[in-house]
Amino acid sequence: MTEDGRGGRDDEDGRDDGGGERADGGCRADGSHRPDGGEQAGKRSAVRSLLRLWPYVRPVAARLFGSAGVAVLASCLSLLIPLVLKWLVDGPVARHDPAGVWLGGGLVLLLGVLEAGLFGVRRWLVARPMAGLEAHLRRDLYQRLQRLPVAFHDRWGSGQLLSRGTNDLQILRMFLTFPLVFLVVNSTTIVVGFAILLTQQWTLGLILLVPVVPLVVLCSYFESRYSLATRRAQDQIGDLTTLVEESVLGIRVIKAFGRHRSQARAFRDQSHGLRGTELRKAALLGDLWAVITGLPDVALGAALVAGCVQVSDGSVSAGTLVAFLSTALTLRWPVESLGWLLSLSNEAATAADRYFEVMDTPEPPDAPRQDAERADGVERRAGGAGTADGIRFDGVRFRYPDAPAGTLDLLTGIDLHIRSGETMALVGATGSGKTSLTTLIPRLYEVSAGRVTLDGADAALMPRDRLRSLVATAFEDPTLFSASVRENVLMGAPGASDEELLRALAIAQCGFVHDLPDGVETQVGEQGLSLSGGQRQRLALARAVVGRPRFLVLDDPLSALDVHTEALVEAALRQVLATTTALVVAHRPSTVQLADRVALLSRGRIAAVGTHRELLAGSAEYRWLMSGGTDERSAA
Ligand SMILES: Nc1ncnc2c1ncn2[C@@H]1O[C@H](COP(=O)(O)OP(=O)(O)OP(=O)(O)O)[C@@H](O)[C@H]1O
Repeated sequence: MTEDGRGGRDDEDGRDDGGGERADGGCRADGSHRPDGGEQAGKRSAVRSLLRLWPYVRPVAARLFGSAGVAVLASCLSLLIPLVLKWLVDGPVARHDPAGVWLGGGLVLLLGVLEAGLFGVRRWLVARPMAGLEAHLRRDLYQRLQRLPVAFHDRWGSGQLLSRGTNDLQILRMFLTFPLVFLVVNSTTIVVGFAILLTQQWTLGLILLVPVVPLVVLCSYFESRYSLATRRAQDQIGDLTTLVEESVLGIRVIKAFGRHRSQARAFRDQSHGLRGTELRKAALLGDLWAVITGLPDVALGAALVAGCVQVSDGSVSAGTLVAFLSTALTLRWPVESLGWLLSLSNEAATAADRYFEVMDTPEPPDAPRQDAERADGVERRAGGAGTADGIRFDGVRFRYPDAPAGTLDLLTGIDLHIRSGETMALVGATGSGKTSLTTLIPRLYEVSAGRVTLDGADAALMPRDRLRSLVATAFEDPTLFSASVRENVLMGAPGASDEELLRALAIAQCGFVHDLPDGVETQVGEQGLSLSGGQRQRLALARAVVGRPRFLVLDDPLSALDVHTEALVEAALRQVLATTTALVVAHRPSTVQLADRVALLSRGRIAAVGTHRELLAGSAEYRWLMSGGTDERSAA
């Protein structure tokens, strides 16, 4: 049974019914949707990875170093306590002097309070700057993601990007706040502590130093294995995030097809994998911890025995042995914590690697603004270019950057002229490349060869923001954002007046907006899912036309509308299309009727251009498409 009580396509014992679809729950479990950093993790230097954070750390370095200084001071104060104990045992206690014992006790208490106070100051010094640093890293990552091309987002799983912007950045902030400082503090404490031990009783001090060499060797062995496991775990978190995100966004499909069990199973498998990696990390950490605590404890036992022998033969005072052992015990935590701090540093180095993998992805070059302003001379607004040339495709070839090697170009030589003020319909079989062709106009993808010109200006030489202020697009999939209707529509023309907004809503037949609880201020919810498909499509259309763009690209803009609304939208759209140059992807004769001429896309080329009537008369493929054919093989 499904959770809503009906029999579903996932059977009772949770086995997949076969369906043959994505048993991995929609996430490519092989990790092909993100660069595999596992190999590099073994080779890279953790220190070098972490040093790359310096530009972000520099502005808060004074506070960071200050907090480390305060923590070193606090830690050194704790090392004074054994010296007070030595004085207490050899002096007031030996002399049976109660006033001296009270004084010694008071001193120890004072040192303890000072130490706690200094650690409080350390935290105060770093808390705020580190939160700012994390925000800075996150802002830069977000800006980079916005600037990277669509092809980059095609390659990367959204969960991978999400986990880098959340989990990894948290790890980095925590590392800079705590482990980094305590690596410095504890190392300093260990050095100072050993100096005190050696001056107190050098023979016993040397016994404690014996495990240092095996510890260093074991730590470096551990470091390389742990970094591999860490990288794997952080990548698995990214995959898991992708799966959760897809499940939430696709919840309607999952429920409608009763796929919740297989989805839950995919989630369980992936979280099981992550659990395995975390257990592997814990086992490695456990081994290291056993060595890091065991070897010094054996050395401490040996020093204790040797110390007792020295006290019994009178070569060392009881107070010196007490002070020596207290100092050695004070050093226990700094030594033991090293394993844990090293593991956190390793996780931070991996997080830094993952962060910079995105930040290092080169942005496509953009044309210098001043050249473009001079060169293109294109009017921004509709109806503004009297002698303009419209849109031209000259010998345009295109293949997706992530297309498998050896596949043929999708577009193999497009020559098409959409005259200024003209509306051209683009017709072709499913998968023939219509949407791909339209994305080349606002340069969501770059042409592989040839060029696209807008009123004679090469689109490739225009800065993207200028180009995109000239070209407005309504996509086949009308994406809306978690914002008000007004904000969603005005994305197409920030700063447009209320009049313009209402005009665009009227053209797109968005009268329903006025019946929403807060009118144009109504929040449309995540992805606009609170609206119907047709309503979303109309809002996307309003967004495209609100800025009266010079060039308009509409990808099957009326597909989700009922015939009556379609007729109303068409009538209003005609007014807009009359004042702009437009390319409209069309699947139905009713949409084709909006256009002055029609271009037929077939086998990567424009096979025919003419009026609807001319193509009906002259092209068998066009006739077949307009009669409702959808099979791409037959069309090709
Ligand atoms: N991001 C991408 N990476 C690689 N290949 C892609 C990508 N997007 C689309 N394709 C492929 O390009 C081909 C053309 O897709 P496109 O969406 O342009 O066709 P279309 O003519 O608009 O189809 P439809 O009429 O169904 O909307 C398809 O084979 C598709 O699999």
